[in-house]
Amino acid sequence: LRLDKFKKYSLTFGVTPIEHLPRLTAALGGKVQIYAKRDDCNSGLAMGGNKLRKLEYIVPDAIESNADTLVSIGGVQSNHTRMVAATAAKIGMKCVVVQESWVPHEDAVYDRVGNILMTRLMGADSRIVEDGFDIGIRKSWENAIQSVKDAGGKPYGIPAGASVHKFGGLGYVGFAEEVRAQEAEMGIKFDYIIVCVVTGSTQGGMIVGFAADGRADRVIGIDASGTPEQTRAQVRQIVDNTAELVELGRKVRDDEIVILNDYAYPAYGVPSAETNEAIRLAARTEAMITDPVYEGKSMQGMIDLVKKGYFPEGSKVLYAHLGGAPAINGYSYTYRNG
Ligand SMILES: Cc1ncc(COP(=O)(O)O)c(CNC2(C(=O)O)CC2)c1O
Repeated sequence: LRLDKFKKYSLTFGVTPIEHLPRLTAALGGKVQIYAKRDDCNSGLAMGGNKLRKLEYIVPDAIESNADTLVSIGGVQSNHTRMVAATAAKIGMKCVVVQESWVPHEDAVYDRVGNILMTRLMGADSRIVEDGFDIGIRKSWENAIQSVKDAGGKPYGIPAGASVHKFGGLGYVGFAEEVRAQEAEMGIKFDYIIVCVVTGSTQGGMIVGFAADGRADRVIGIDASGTPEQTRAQVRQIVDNTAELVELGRKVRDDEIVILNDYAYPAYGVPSAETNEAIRLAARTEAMITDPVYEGKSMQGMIDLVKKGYFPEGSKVLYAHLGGAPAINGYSYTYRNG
């Protein structure tokens, strides 16, 4: 795939480790081998995560545009806005982030800890607004971009999750290339990849990347948006755009885009009892921390799929850990008893 055509600005430590999870594998019956690729441990920038892999292909465009301010958007506990703030600090730009009120929260400290604490610490202008959850292009974001112009600055806009950005899918095409190289070294091949999907360019990039060796439909997206139609439409658009950019050479079929909608309940950012059980199981068997918004739901989905026999016996399943742990600080009440 022609990733080499695109400039990349290093924001991560490079190849992320793939590790076998023997105790989680055993806890789930031992018939399916569970592995994890640790994109949550991918960088020294403000605790890292999946958005940095995307931003590595976006930063060159931002620098070339002579911008002086990165402008993005997410929920109050957005991991994405934390990573945009980190990127701005690292490359010497200013940062404005809109934090929409995506989650009906019960913690008194929800808007002061975790992601937004670090975002503020890194000097970003973090603006909390009342608008609710939506993965699309938002007026609040467009207003923030305009406000930078009105103040004489040169903004570079990055949409939610860096997903509908023209280069938003490239990072996770690279993820697939990286996995293929690691499979060759390890002498194994993964039968399925499990990934949390919300704004869509993580799974979208993976689908294009794995389409190169016939595994597009083995990238199992676990929706955490709670708006599955909108998320699926966005993944479709990102897959088509990204396939074009890297010259995949064919159209990805609708049936090759696999997104399961059974685990996002009760709502975006609100964990179910099953989500919390999944978070506890991963924490207690592998000391692997997942969060109630994103990874906890993909962990819940993977656990349920193993229990339901979705994966044939002997399958090797690769869990993509994309980050998100900082947000658990906004759920201290939920986990007050462990
Ligand atoms: C830890 C973690 N895991 C998975 C995802 C889903 O990725 P996509 O948005 O690319 O589908 C996010 C996204 N987070 C958003 C954010 O604002 O943090 C873009 C929604 C994530 O942070």
